Amino acid sequence: MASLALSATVSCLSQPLEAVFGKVADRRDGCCYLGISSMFSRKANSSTSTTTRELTVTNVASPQRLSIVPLPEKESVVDDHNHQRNHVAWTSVRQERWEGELVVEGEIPLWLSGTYLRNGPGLWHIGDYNFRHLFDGYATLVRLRFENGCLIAGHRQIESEAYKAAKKNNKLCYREFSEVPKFDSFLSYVGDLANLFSGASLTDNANTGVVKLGDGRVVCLTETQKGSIVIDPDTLDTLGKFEYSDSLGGLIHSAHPIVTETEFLTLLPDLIKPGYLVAKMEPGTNKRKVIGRVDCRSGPSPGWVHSFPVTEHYVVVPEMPLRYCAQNLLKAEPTPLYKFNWHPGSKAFMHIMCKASGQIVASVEVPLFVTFHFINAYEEKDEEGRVMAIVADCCEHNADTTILDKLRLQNLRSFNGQDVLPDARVGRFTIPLDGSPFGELDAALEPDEHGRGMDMCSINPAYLGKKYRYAYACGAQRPCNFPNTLTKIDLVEKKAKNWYDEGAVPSEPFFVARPGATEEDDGVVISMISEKNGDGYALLLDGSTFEEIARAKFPYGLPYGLHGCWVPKK
Ligand SMILES: CC(=O)/C=C/C=C(C)/C=C/C1=C(C)CCCC1(C)C
Ligand SMILES: CC(/C=C/C=O)=C\C=C\C=O
Ligand SMILES: [Fe+2]
Repeated sequence: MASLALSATVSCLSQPLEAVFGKVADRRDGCCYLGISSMFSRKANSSTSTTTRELTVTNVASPQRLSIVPLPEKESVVDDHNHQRNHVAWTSVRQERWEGELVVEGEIPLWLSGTYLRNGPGLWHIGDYNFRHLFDGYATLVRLRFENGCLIAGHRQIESEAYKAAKKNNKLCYREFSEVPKFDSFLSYVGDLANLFSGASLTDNANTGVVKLGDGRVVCLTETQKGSIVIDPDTLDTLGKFEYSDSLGGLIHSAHPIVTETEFLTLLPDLIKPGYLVAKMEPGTNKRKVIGRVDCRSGPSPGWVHSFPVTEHYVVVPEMPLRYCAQNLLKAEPTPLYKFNWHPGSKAFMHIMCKASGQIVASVEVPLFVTFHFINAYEEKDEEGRVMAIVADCCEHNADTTILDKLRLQNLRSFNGQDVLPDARVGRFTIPLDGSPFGELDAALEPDEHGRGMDMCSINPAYLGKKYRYAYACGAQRPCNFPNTLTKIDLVEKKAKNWYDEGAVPSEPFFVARPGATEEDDGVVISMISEKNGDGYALLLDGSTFEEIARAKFPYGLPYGLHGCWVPKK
């Protein structure tokens, strides 16, 4: 395991103290006080050349331009049974927004200039009502702005209709991942079903990811199309809905489109005539155009497509036997697999569509699989440069759907030292393009290399769709109930380097390449850590050595978050 060596305490705080550290205190008068004096006590290491300024300010008043809005207090941060605090990763954020400069320990490379945004479900209750599932929480956007070796951080709740309505009415008003609003009467239930078909009752809680489009707009996303929300990456303001101006219809889409400077590709599952539309959208437009369609090979409905991979010339459309389930969509109470169902008899397939023509060039049966996240894919060529196969890698849960249940908040909050995280691996699909009917699925490396935990991945974006060597993800140091390491996977050497901080929950390691880099792993990896003592910090690892290069403590504990993006400084 990599060491946690700390080298320096660096602060670039400008005067006056416009950026303010907000310590959320246990006050019930609707205010939070700000106190920083005792929070950053580690001293600079004199062997480093960075400048250090101690913070001396206490009880700083909230600056005018920030309204710090406390969220409803929740007694349930204390566990009913053993009166221990829940891990901060699974505890609702305590205030609507915050912004301030963080003291940096170590050194942020000067080339790292821009904003890292991370989205995720950070508020899991409304009034006295606790949500069930990790994916139900209202979206909390966290921001790390890096400039000249300094770090300004902040977070803000996304002002979705679902979030605003819940706050106003003090109750759940839209259907979330597992939560359904309570109905006062049978009539209102029937009304809600009608709204389900029109999409009106579905959530727009954009809590899954955040992407920067080629035209610069920054959009937060979830699995419902209406949950595409444009935000300002500097202020974290919610600017409004991202309205798709086409007539493709449908209510849901893949939560992870493929987004580059020039490309936006998405998958729209068709629940009526089971299949998927593959669509693209040009930068500067809101109009998706269909590239092609894949009909499902089997099953009553399409498989869940949380994400999908692409190569340089092809879109890979996975058909997972964990399929959307119309009956479960209609139910008011959650089922074991929520809106999905496991259909092993329907088999699993991978389809390859040509980006340029929309033609399906391969459609093969593969071993059963369960994945949320594809890592990358590429074209395997022979000596003459002919594409022989498509290789597609994913975080694969050994064809076991129990991971969905393990992500229930009750399970996440009740860790008692037992090793309950189901095994996962880097699943590597090999999909032949020679007309063979079957593809292969194997572990790309021995899963013990990363503790048999595997999810929340990123790569160097310059290698998207290309042959690549390194993936960054969360693995496991067992016993655990959730992926608790950051791991760098070397797919050539079939080795992993792991970072671990006892009791901490790290979020997706996000790779940012050094401008001008020629090596694939020349860059930094950003993650945000929720600590077992209730604190939280931003962490920077060297992309190559995977050693810590800097960390910066937040003045409050961080709730877990899902996916991020990088917005370079203009
Ligand atoms: C946070 C995350 O990774 C996934 C969130 C998924 C959501 C919010 C799914 C919502 C859905 C509905 C509210 C009804 C229709 C089906 C489905 C897309 C699963
Ligand atoms: C956090 C997660 C899976 C962890 C499994 O080990 C999945 C998140 C999915 C949505 O983005
Ligand atoms: Fe995801």
